[in-house]
Amino acid sequence: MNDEPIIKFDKVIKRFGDLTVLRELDFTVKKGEKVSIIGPSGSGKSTVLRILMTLEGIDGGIVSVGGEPLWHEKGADGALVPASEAHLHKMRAQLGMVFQQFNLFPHMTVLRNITEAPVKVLGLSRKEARERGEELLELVGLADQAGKYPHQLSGGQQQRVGIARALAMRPSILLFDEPTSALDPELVGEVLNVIGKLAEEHDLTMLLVTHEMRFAREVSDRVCFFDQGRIREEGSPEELFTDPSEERTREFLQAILD
Ligand SMILES: Nc1ncnc2c1ncn2[C@@H]1O[C@H](COP(=O)(O)OP(=O)(O)OP(=O)(O)O)[C@@H](O)[C@H]1O
Repeated sequence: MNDEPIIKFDKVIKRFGDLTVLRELDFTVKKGEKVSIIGPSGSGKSTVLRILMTLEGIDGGIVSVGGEPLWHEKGADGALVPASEAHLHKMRAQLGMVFQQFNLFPHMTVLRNITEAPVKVLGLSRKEARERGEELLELVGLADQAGKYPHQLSGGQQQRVGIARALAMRPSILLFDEPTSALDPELVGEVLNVIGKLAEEHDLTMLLVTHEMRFAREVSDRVCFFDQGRIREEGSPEELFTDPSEERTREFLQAILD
């Protein structure tokens, strides 16, 4: 891991109508870092991920990925101008996202769900995409399920396909939006194991919104506690979970861990 921030939110404001969801948020993630975002419902956690995926715009501040502003690009005179579609496309290509609802294509096999985007978007040959898909299925422990259809898999298996699908686009940053919250409790472990295994891969930057405190503690280099659209407190899992300095963090952890 080096010190270069790969993700940077600089005084970012996000509103939905009258509701201000991000209030001059300052937030950075270094290359290769594994960061968990925790916090109460409505504090803006998922919005951060959705902005990075350019699924939402912003109302103020600057978001940069890999040192380049996401919503703006540098014009001929070096000043920031609104981003072109081509710029947004280039920026989006660095990011993969694993959603709460896995949303696999029901009419495609597991393997096809993983290979479709690399063929269509990256222009890989079917053969290359299949080889990559098979490697990824191996990684998520589903090598023997390639020919099945999503409805033939458990929710945990479907989410593991969702992870393989995100990785198939070779992102340098992987975002997880509560990846286990749609799962029955007995299926959570297998998905967390796969994410834990990915976290051991040092090049991949991971940003994880989660309600699984034990998991945040085990896989993260850093945990950020969001409250009302800002980071109220951040630190190593050790610091944050065993000795939070803010009363709000303490209350939140107490309520959730009880
Ligand atoms: N598209 C939208 N239109 C209007 N309001 C929205 C929209 N998306 C999110 N919000 C509101 O913004 C606030 C922050 O939402 P966000 O999903 O980021 O919270 P969160 O911290 O991830 O919460 P949770 O833990 O419940 O998922 C919430 O009050 C939500 O209702």
